[in-house]
Amino acid sequence: MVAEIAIAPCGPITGSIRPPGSKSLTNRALIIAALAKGQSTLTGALESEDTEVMIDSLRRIGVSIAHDPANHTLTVEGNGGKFRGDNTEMFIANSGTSMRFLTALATLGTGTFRLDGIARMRERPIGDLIEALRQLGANIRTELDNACPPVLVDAQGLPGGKATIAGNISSQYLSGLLMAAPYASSEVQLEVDGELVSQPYVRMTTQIMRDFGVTLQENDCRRFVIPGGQTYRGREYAIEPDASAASYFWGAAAVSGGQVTVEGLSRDALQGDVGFCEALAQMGCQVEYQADQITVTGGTLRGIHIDMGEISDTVQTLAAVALFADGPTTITGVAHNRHKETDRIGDLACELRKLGAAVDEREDGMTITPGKPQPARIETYNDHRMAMSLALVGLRQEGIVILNPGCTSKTYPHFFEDLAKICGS
Ligand SMILES: O=C(O)C1=C[C@@H](OP(=O)(O)O)[C@@H](O)[C@H](O)C1
Ligand SMILES: C=C(OP(=O)(O)O)C(=O)O
Repeated sequence: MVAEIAIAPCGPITGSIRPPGSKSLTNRALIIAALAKGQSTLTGALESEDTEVMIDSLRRIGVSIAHDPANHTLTVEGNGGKFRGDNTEMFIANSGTSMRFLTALATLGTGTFRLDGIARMRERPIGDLIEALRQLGANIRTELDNACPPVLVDAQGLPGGKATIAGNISSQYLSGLLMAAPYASSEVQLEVDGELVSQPYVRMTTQIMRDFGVTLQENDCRRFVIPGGQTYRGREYAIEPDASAASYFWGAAAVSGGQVTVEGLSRDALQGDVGFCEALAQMGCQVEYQADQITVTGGTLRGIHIDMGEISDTVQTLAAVALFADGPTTITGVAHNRHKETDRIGDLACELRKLGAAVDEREDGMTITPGKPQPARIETYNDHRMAMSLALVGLRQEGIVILNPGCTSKTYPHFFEDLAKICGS
């Protein structure tokens, strides 16, 4: 990949696109299909670094996965939870979903497993998940005793029982526990302690678990009871296009004053990030929901006040749009964004200032007061979303250069090609 990419301003963008498959659904479906009895065929799957590390790790613990890239299809032979480890290494790069879901899965097997990633992954917390798995009887610890990866698991199946889990740093801990729980020897009761961020991802988890044939009780995303000794059943499963990736194209309509249709998503999508369209509607865009597509039409943009705790992966997209609004935008409820691929509050504020905005940074968000947009060389901090979101500014402002654009390979390797196509260049 090139070291940098200059974005060419264009007029109002009109077009339609089907983004690649959802990262969150692909990685959940892979975990569940690996545990299942029988074969699963996952269609519309994402092919990117985050799914490659998941596939590679599952293969290392004995799961057979065939990949047909031309048809975006993965065929998984479930092994019923019979994983064996012998100091088995899983290298997870910087995929939060893979790290948290595979940590929980590894406790179901027998033998020893070690999960590690790149330097940033070694700074991303996992202590609350380790603590909850210990409450369920797992023998698990972090190698450096710092509540961050590498993670060491010495597994002999997961006994089960009661656990409380903190939900203020990441919902991925709870999702990982939930997906593993049906394979515990006895019933698992989970209770969320305090605030739960990113709730729509937990609802996605319980839905896909049911879709693969297990039962569980849930009470308002706070308490869960999952009978032990259950089995997922292999099946065909169609994965929705990625709604967080879609936000860049809806955002492009807003920034350029054009009209963009994203195919394969609807208001009822499993992914909460379709809620980004409502944020754009508040800012003055028109949104049309149909059975299998959502169209955003740009309009005069106004600043808004919004809690983005449920749609935190779209904060950077909204920030790019906010630069073209007629007043300040305040984003709250996303303190957990400081623990993602980079500090998505502090580092985002820094790049927005380069683009001419005044930014008042707070612990859980920021107020963005747009100024006169400026040409800028944008640092991406190895964060795919920094690259994809701030590229939108270049559709309207001359002289925007995105550094290290290859970082989009985490979830969207062909992002810049797709953006160029929809811009008609
Ligand atoms: O469960 C998931 O698939 C995800 C949950 C969210 O993380 P947090 O729960 O850490 O906010 C989100 O940011 C991430 O991209 C995917
Ligand atoms: C936060 C993200 O990913 P993850 O936590 O899965 O690494 C993301 O894709 O924006």
